[in-house]
Amino acid sequence: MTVEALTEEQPLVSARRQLSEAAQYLSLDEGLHAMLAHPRREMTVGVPLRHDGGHVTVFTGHRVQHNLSRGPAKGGIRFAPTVNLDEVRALAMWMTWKCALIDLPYGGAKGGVTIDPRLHSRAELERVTRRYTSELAGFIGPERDIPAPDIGTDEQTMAWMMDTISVARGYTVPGVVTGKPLHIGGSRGRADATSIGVARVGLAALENAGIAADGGTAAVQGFGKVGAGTARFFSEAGMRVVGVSDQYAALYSERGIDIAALQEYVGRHGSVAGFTGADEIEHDDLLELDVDLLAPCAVEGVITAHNAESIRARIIVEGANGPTTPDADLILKDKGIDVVPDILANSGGVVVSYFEWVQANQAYWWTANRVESRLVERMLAGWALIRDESVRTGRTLRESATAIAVHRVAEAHKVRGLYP
Ligand SMILES: NC(=O)C1=CN([C@@H]2O[C@H](COP(=O)(O)OP(=O)(O)OC[C@H]3O[C@@H](n4cnc5c(N)ncnc54)[C@H](OP(=O)(O)O)[C@@H]3O)[C@@H](O)[C@H]2O)C=CC1
Ligand SMILES: O=C(O)CCC(=O)C(=O)O
Repeated sequence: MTVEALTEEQPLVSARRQLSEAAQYLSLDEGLHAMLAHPRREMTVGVPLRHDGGHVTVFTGHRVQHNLSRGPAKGGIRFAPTVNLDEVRALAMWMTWKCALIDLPYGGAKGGVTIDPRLHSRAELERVTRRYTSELAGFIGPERDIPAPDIGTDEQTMAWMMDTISVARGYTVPGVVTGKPLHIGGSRGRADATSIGVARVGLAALENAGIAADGGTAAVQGFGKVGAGTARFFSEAGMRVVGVSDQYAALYSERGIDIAALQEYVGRHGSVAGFTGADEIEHDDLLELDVDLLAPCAVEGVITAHNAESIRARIIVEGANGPTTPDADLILKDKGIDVVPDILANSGGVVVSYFEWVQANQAYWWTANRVESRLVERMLAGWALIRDESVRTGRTLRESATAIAVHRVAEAHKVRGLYP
C-alpha cells in the first residue's frame, strides 16, 4: 500500500480516515480494524488493444474485492484516464459500507481501466472491455463478484462483459453483471435508480431541515448518468436547478435551467458547453452557489479544506462517491451544513442492481412500479436510520452511516470467525 505517500484529497486517505473514526467510535479490535482497512483480493491486468489503425497499446486494469463477509463482492467498473489502484481500493471499501448500510447481501468491490473512453471508437471500446473481462473471468461471477456501470461505462459495456463471460462458460450467465440492457436481463428502473435515490434522500433531508422543495434551489456537479437524472428529478419536484456542470463547462441561471432542454442538447452535442439557456460560470463557482441543495455527482475530492469554507449550500447530497474529504467534513460540520453521505445517497444504483441480480437468478422479471416502490422504500428507510442515529448520538450523518455499516461488517466477520 502506498497510502503514506498520498495527500488529503486522495480517496484512499479519505476512506481510511472514515474507517478509523468509525473503528475508534465502535472500539473495534485493532486486528479487525486492520483487516477492514485492507482489501481482501486484488487483481491488476494488462489490457492490450489493437487500435482500428492496427497499432497496439497496453492499458492497465484493476479489480479490487474489498470485502466478501456478507456475500459476493459488488461494485462498478470505471473507464477513466485517472483510474489507479489506490482509487479503486477506496471505491471498493466504500462499496462494502454502502451494501452493508442499505442491507444488501453483498461485500464491496470496484474495478477500472486507465483509459479515456472519449478517445476510442466503439469497436476499440468493445475490444478493451472483452479483453479486460477475459482477464477477470476467473475472478468474477454471480456468486463471486458482480460488476456494474460507473464513470465512463454503460449498459453496452455490461452487455459485452456478460457476453464475454457467457461465451467462456458456454451458457448465458445473466447474473454476472448488473446494469445490463433490458433485452438481456437488465432490470426495469436501473438506469434512473441512482438519480432517483439521490433525489429522494436529498428531498427528505430538505424536509427534515424545514425547507420546502417547491421553489427551493439546487446545483448539480456532473451531468452524466447520475447528475443529469438527479437534476431532472429535482426539477420535477418543483426545485429551481440554477447550476449544473460537466468537465467542459459550468452553467448558471437564476431563473432555473430547463433540464429537459439541456438533456436534449447534451444528447446532440455531448456536453453542456454552449447551451444558450444559461450563462457560463467558473467551475469552482458552481460548488459555491447559494442554494438549498448541492449535489456533487462527478468525481472524488471536489469539496476539500480549500473550498469548504466557501460552500453556501444548506444541504449537500453526495451523488458521487467520495466527493467530500474528511477535513472538509469538519469545516462543514462547524458551518452547520448537513452532508447526506455517498454510502446512502447514491446507493439507489446498487439497490436496483441487487433487484436485477435477484431477477436474473430467478429468471422472473419485476414491473417498473415494483422496482421503484421497493427502491424508494429502502432509500427512505436508510435515510431514517442514519438521521435517527445522528440525532441520538450528536454525530454527523456520515459518521452515523459509516459506524452502522462498519459495525454490520465487523459482526459478520466475528460470527464467521476471525483470523483464520
Ligand atoms: N452510475 C451509477 O449507477 C453510480 C455512480 N456513482 C458515482 O456517481 C459519480 C458519477 O458517475 P456516473 O454519472 O455514472 O458517470 P458518467 O461517466 O455517466 O458521468 C460523469 C459526469 O461527471 C462529469 N465530470 C467529471 N469530472 C468533472 C469535473 N471535474 N467537474 C464537473 N463535472 C465532471 C462528466 O463530464 P463529461 O461528460 O464532460 O465527461 C460527466 O458529466 C461517480 O462518482 C460514480 O462513482 C455512484 C453510484 C452509482
Ligand atoms: O450497481 C452496482 O452494483 C454498483 C454501482 C456503483 O459502482 C456504486 O454504487 O458506486
